[in-house]
Parts: sequence; C-alpha cells; structure tokens
Amino acid sequence: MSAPPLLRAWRVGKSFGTHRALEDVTLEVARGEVVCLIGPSGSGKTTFLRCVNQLERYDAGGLWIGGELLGFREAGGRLHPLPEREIARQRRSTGMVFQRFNLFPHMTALENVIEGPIRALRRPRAEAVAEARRLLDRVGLFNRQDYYPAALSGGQQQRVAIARALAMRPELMLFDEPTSALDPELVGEVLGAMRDLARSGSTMLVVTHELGFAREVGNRIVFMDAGRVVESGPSQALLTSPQEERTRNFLSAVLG
Ligand SMILES: Nc1ncnc2c1ncn2[C@@H]1O[C@H](COP(=O)(O)OP(=O)(O)OP(=O)(O)O)[C@@H](O)[C@H]1O
Repeated sequence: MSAPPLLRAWRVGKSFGTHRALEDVTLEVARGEVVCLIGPSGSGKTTFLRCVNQLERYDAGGLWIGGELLGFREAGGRLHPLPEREIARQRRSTGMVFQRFNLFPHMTALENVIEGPIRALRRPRAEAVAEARRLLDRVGLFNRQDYYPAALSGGQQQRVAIARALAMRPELMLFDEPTSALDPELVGEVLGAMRDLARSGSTMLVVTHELGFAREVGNRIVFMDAGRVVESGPSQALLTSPQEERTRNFLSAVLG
C-alpha cells in the first residue's frame, strides 16, 4: 500500500464575494515531493496556498495535512470552524515563504529566525540560536546573521525568510512566487537555496513562474486556470507534451 499523502486537497472551493477564485481543486502532495503550481495571473494559485496555510478559509471540499482536516472539526454530522488557537496550531505544520519577504525590519537576520521558535514553540533561546545559525549557514548567510533586513539584498532577505520558515520545522513548505519580486540577478541564489532544500527531502508546494526550476526540481507540475486544475503530471511530461489546449497556450505564451 502506498503512503498516504502529506497534503490532500479534495474539491476545494473558495469565493471572494461573487467571484469564484477556486473551484473543485483536487490535488495531493506526497512526503518528500516537490509540486509546482503554475498558471496565468488570477488563476487561484496564491489563493490555494493561502487556504492551505489558513490565511483564507475554503468554503467547499476539504484540505488535510497528515490526515488532519484543516480549519474545521466534525460534530453531529456537521463541520464547525475551529477556534483560532487550533488554527494556529495547524498552521505550524506549514511554513510559508511570500513573494515579499516580510521580515521584521527592526530585527537582525538571526533574530528574525529565532523569533518563532522562542515565542510560538517555547524553545530555549540557546537552542533556537544554534538552530538558526545552522539554518542561516544552510542558505549561505552565516556571515550575515547580525545584519538588519535593510542592509541585505532582496535575495539575501528571501533566504532569511526561508531559514525563518524552516526554523519552525514545518512538514510542508509553501512558496508563493518567491523570486518574482527580485532583480533578475538575484533569482538564482534563491532558487539554489530551494533546490538544496528539495534535495534534502523537504516536501514543497511552490507557486512559480520559473519553468526551468519546475522542470529541474519539481517532481510534478499542476497547471491551474480560472480557479481550476486543468492538468497535472510529471514535470518533464507536462512541459514537453501537455494534453490540454489551455496548458499548451499558456506554455507557448510563457516560453515565447
Ligand atoms: N482578498 C481577495 N478579495 C477579492 N478577490 C480576491 C482576493 N484574493 C484574490 N482574489 C481574486 O481571486 C482570483 C485569484 O487570485 P490569486 O491571487 O489566487 O491568483 P494567482 O493565480 O495567484 O495570480 P498571480 O499569478 O497574479 O499571483 C483573482 O481574480 C483575484 O483577483
């Protein structure tokens, strides 16, 4: 029997007012797998990640991490929204890296990384510092640990953000177009850190426009359009022989 997926989304839906941002989104991410979400602007990729991270509440279907239903509990045959404390606990199983790095500007790189483990996980400071140094080293920033965000390049800030997310030891890393706000010459260093992470066995769901990364690092690609999953498959196959016309049109527009 194959292992159950780490993330399971089943027919997930989400509306903003009358706009249906997600409809019937079904996908799975296995442990150790890197899945890339691609698709045109407005297709719902960010909204889906935000539902997984519970920054948004989905309104149809179900989302499970490690078999636990996210955001709701069942009682008396009905689903009831979880209280915020429970949602915060569930949220810790994911680590999110945003388009804009969102570091605390008044804290050094090291302080940014230890903040969550000390405050939310109640780790002893010395232990959190040792772990943060190890993580900053891993993303190539050991010698920048005492710098404030303003003194770091965008690529360095994004690598601090990756270390900060990892410090919470999430089961699933979520990346929302992590290189799209960067100057082109800084994109490679962030993709490199993500590639290393993937090689070390991290489970990752990555919204990206970087098709080279998706091909090289992604195990699978999911193509979304207008809030729905149009097609998914092994990265190489999806990029070289897409089955659906909408996928073909998107790829030819992106690849020129
Ligand atoms: N908070 C919100 N309120 C209203 N509409 C929203 C909200 N967030 C997203 N939407 C709408 O939902 C749709 C999906 O947006 P989403 O950001 O998920 O797309 P995306 O595929 O990530 O796009 P991009 O590649 O441009 O980031 C869009 O039409 C967007 O305008």
